Amino acid sequence: MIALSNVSKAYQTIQAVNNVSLEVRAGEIFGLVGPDGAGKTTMMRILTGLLAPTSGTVSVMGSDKLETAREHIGYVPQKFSLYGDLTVLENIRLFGALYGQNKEQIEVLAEHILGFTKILPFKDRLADHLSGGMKQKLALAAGLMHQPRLFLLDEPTTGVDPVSRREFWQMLYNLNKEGTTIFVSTPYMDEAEFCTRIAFMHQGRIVSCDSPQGLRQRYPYKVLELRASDRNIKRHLADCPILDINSFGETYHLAVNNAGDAATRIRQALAAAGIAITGLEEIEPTLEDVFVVLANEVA
Ligand SMILES: Nc1ncnc2c1ncn2[C@@H]1O[C@H](COP(=O)(O)OP(=O)(O)OP(=O)(O)O)[C@@H](O)[C@H]1O
Repeated sequence: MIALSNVSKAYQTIQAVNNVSLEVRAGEIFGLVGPDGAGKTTMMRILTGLLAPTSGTVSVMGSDKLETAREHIGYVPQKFSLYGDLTVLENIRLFGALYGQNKEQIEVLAEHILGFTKILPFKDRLADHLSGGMKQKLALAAGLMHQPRLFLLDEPTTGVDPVSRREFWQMLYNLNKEGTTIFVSTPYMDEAEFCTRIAFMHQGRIVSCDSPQGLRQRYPYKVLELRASDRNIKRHLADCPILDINSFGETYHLAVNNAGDAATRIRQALAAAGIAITGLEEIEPTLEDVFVVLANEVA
């Protein structure tokens, strides 16, 4: 469906995409996952043919002529331009017309897609008056008016509340079940779990590409999840056999070689500092744990 070979893109001195090769197969939900500035948007623009790579080859749907493939590609850019002074339905009709659908097709598709994206009850609301989550659903709906076989979405859930994010992903699943291949970028590691395969992107490079389970198996350490009564625990753990400490909200994830030994030492160190432990257990590494290790390896 997508094949990139040694693709690079530089903006003056910034190497936004650095020698990327990857393949996406038909039927996948493929996630391009990485922090802000990793190069995700640049990759998306290259895939749509909006941006030419500095070097390397790009083939989409079996063609290196992206103008031809574009007929079958839906694209929802990061900053999707909806017309705020048009209603939901008017926006949808407009995109249908832009994609060359006739009037009857537009009405049938609009009804189906607005139903599918659960925004039919809001069809007469001005786009400007929608919540952030609903705006993203409308962007998705607009992209679907193209009836794409390949759907590219650039950070579609950034800034959207957790419930809307879940609903949005459910829609991507349903769409995928109906046969659409999905290529989606996201900075949220938890969303990477929903993909069939993931490419981790860091500073323009793909640091690893595999299924979520496959990536987890590459994690070379054990992870202890720690909750404590004090937020400033790092300095008390300086003498413990810990390779790395990362905070995740209220908890810490500690990379260790030997979970049992490390846990004993951590309990002793925090007890000596008068800090109560409210939770300490070994957990499966999250994809964020994996990303941190892989990104450090290439840094
Ligand atoms: N038009 C441009 N001119 C110069 N530098 C750019 C341009 N577009 C992007 N960059 C730089 O290229 C790098 C990759 O940016 P890109 O937008 O592709 O990343 P991203 O992963 O999508 O991040 P974000 O979510 O913040 O957009 C960044 O360092 C960015 O500052």
